[in-house]
Amino acid sequence: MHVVVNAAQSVDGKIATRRREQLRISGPEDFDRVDRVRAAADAVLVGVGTVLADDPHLTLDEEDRRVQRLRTGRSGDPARVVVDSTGRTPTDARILDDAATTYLLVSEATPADRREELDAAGAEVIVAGSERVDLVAGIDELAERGVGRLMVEGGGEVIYSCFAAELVDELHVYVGSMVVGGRDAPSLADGEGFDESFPRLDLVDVERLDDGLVLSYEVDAGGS
Ligand SMILES: NC(=O)C1=CN([C@@H]2O[C@H](COP(=O)(O)OP(=O)(O)OC[C@H]3O[C@@H](n4cnc5c(N)ncnc54)[C@H](OP(=O)(O)O)[C@@H]3O)[C@@H](O)[C@H]2O)C=CC1
Ligand SMILES: Nc1nc(O)c(N)c(N[C@@H]2O[C@H](COP(=O)(O)O)[C@@H](O)[C@H]2O)n1
Repeated sequence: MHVVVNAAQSVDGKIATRRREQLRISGPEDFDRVDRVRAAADAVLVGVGTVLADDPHLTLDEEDRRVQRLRTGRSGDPARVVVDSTGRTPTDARILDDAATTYLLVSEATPADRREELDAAGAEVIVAGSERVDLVAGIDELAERGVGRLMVEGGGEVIYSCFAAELVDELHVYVGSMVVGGRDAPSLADGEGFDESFPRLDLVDVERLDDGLVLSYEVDAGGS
């Protein structure tokens, strides 16, 4: 599985406000780049924190890209994936509409009746992990369903867990020219934080878009 993480952050590393409200950090040029990255992916993954905060749709904006995917025998939109241990995704979330397949990675902590409700609401529910979603096991399940390239769009908890599990191959960060502040505002990588074996990155590209920069990295195996 090839895993590409993409996010937009302020210069002080925040991806949303201290109230965990969605923030427009990038602009139209970057949203077009994000649409291109989505179009190249088999699936786009977010955590349930992002679903609850943003109610994202995670489909393609550009019809041409959808047509191009269909021409090459793929689904029009990439599949959508939510990492959600206890099935907190609302049954009326936009991500559960019929615009694309949606996989819900849950753990055994999600009661059977809740799994049935989510299934009835349009999700394909996959159990991976006992208390919390086991990302490695979940990604193996996605691979079995034909996902070879996965885009991770956030938020900070899920991005951290992807790095901690050494799943990330590429990181693309849009750095918007703004300061958000707030010790509780989500950042690009939250979670517990690393004490050692910090993931090390190779900077492979820098691009100026809108009034910010896109930094593109490949992830070094090993860390230090
Ligand atoms: N600027 C940007 O590019 C983006 C910004 N955002 C912002 O990020 C914020 C949401 O981020 P955040 O609160 O960190 O939430 P996340 O979207 O990262 O979701 C985190 C939740 O996922 C569930 N989860 C299940 N298994 C795991 C696992 N193995 N590792 C990590 N999480 C797991 C947990 O809930 P449970 O225990 O219930 O399973 C956890 O609380 C919002 O404010 C949103 O606006 C989001 C995306 C992009
Ligand atoms: N790339 C980017 N730039 C920003 O400025 C952002 N606020 C975000 N946020 C994430 O994009 C997702 C929205 O998806 P839909 O448009 O609903 O498909 C959502 O997850 C935001 O958190 N990204």
